Amino acid sequence: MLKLFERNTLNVADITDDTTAIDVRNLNLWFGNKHVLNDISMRIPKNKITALIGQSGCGKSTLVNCFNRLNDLYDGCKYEGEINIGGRNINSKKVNVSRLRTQVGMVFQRPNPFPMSIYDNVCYGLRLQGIKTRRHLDDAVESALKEAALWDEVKDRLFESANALSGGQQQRLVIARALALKPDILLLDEPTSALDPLTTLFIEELMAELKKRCTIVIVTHNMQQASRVSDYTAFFHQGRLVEYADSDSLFTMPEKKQTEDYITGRYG
Ligand SMILES: Nc1ncnc2c1ncn2[C@@H]1O[C@H](COP(=O)(O)OP(=O)(O)OP(=O)(O)O)[C@@H](O)[C@H]1O
Repeated sequence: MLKLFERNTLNVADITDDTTAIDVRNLNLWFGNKHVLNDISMRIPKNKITALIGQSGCGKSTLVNCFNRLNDLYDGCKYEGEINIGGRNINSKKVNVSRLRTQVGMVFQRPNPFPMSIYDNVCYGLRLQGIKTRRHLDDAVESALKEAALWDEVKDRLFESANALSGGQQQRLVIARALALKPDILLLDEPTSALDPLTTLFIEELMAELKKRCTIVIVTHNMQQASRVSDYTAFFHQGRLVEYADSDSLFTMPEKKQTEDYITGRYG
């Protein structure tokens, strides 16, 4: 059970071990000599939406990229500290990174469907896992597209190119592609910043549904969005976690002046 005791700015949470999806401990990260994440410790709760906010360049994307080891792709990136997911430290050299990336799905700012059919997009990861049975793939495609609230719009044109979909449909397709792998965690890096307001609301409603089955971490510049959709919000400044609290508290009575200045638009 989620137990919130006294508010603690840096670790909301007295979230119990059982309710923690991601446990970040003393995480430091450098790109070359640049110290980008500075001693981050936080617990991200299961089946909730946690928003990461802060000025451009404060390290939000870098932090979510740590949760599925995407930063490994950059030369000169070095990190220390632990990130525990499902009882193991994913920073360990022994971790199977491909498997981690199926468990921790990622959706980026710009929808990035592959240049292939809607159907092939959704089962791309499953085929990589060696699943070939048509029946199994059909079922997985239908169920992922339903979860992403896209099935009704595309069920009659599954074999048409994904590029013909609208931006909002493409973003839901990318979400379906991640969901087909049954991830425990879904990372959304500014998922609606390229979409119109109505489509944005649609995706936000979808997130509220999806948190019933997975943990969601969203990076957003949109304060209204963070307060609308997230259960918890973490505010970062220059690579440091400044304040972390349930979203109602953080947006209505922030404890730190820096947080207040940011959420009221005094800077950033
Ligand atoms: N691959 C990289 N190589 C070198 N520096 C990087 C790399 N990726 C990010 N950085 C630097 O790390 C810092 C944090 O960047 P990051 O993208 O995490 O910030 P952010 O808070 O997500 O910003 P934004 O809101 O603009 O997306 C920035 O100074 C950025 O220039």
